[in-house]
Amino acid sequence: MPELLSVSKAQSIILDAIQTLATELIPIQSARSRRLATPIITDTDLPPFTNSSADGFAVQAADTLNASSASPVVLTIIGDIPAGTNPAFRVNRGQAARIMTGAPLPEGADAVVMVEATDIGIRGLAVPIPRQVRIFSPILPGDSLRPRGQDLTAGTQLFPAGHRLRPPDIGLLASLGIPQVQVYRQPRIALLSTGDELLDPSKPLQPGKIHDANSYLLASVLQEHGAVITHMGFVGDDEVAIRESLENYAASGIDLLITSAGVSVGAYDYVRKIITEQGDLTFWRVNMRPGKPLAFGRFRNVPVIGLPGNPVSAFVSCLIFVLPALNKMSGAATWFLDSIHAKLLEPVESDGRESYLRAILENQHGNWFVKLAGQQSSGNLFVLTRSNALLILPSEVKSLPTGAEVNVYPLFPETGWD
Ligand SMILES: Nc1nc2c(c(=O)[nH]1)N[C@H]1C(S)=C(S)[C@@H](COP(=O)(O)OP(=O)(O)OC[C@H]3O[C@@H](n4cnc5c(N)ncnc54)[C@H](O)[C@@H]3O)O[C@H]1N2
Ligand code: MOO
Repeated sequence: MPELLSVSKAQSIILDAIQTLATELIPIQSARSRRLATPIITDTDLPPFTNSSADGFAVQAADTLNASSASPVVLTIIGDIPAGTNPAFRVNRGQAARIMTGAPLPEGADAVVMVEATDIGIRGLAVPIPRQVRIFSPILPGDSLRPRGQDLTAGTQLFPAGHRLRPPDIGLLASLGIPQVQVYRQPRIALLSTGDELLDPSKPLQPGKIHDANSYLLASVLQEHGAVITHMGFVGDDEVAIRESLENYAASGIDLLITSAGVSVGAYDYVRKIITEQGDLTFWRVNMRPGKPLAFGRFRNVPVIGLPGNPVSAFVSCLIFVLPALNKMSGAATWFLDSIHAKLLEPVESDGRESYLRAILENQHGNWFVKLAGQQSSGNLFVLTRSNALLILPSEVKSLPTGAEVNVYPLFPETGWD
């Protein structure tokens, strides 16, 4: 058998053939999970002006120094500052202005007394403002204030180019008065599963048939990483039907074609033949397990990645080859999955191909440990759902003992947004 391509070589061939997509200007309400095309640097402070963090009275703190319940300080109320107004007066010694949460601090004042520490609170805020307020406890300069620039100062870089926008980011952009952002276009990907044995999940099982899992598995991975799935479905092992579907997809303005199954050496594996006839088959087969029968090339000028049919192989190959391509197309700064080091809790074996074993990663007292999640057959989707990591055995390594250090790709991080 000819020497198989290494995983890293196959990744670099694919990435060299993939272009980063164009950018577009979109409203921030549609920008969740989109990647910024340019860094964002604020020209505004946040908060933009010093404001009150409480409903109460803006005062000079020095006036309240000797305030107590037994001997309240009495100040003259000179005005009212609802949120959204801009006070034109100054608060001098002996004076106070009623102020609402979020309203700008008037000139002269250096703190806010919460309404609960005054006699006005007892009567409520809705009543007409009296001429005087009694203050029952002392406060310090800066109390109940949110100073201008406390959160963010002008000139700060908020996000680098390539950053994937999360809900708080979108809130921040809105608060800075940035209604639109320049982002990379979303990759448009068509998915075609092949196989005479496939049935739609809505149909009852029949002898010899199985439900199409790969279309759904792959579509959800790709959508989660920012792709638009323009087509998804399956056809039988029928050369004409596969060719027709690929032609239709390729003509519809997509950025990437993904096929599942039909790339091995079976008598009905037509995908490679069709790619070769109507484009280029750049490579076929990679030195990995699962996922050896991977194909890459161009079909009518659209890059095509042919994934193996076994569901776990399709999933692993999607993470190892399709995601980096998707990340490059979408303008991400980094393209590969992040790996961490962990120690083996049990011995593991492989056949010498670079192996991606379904595994369980655990943290014990700050150190990572990993063990197999179960039976490693590449058709076993249930075991994949019980895993939270892929344990990587490099090529040529056929076994490792308990305690050996390995690289691991954590899967499905449950915490944090990206
Ligand atoms: N003689 C050889 N046979 C096989 C080899 C080999 O090197 N020599 N490689 C094996 C490996 S490894 C894999 S992986 C598979 C990949 O083959 P294909 O990509 O051509 O896929 P199929 O043979 O059509 O299907 C494999 C397996 O996956 C099931 N399948 C297919 N599509 C779906 C789907 N959409 N949803 C769920 N399951 C699917 C299919 O029923 C088969 O069980 O080839 C080995 N054979
Ligand atoms: O390479 Mo296959 O992908 O082991 O199941």
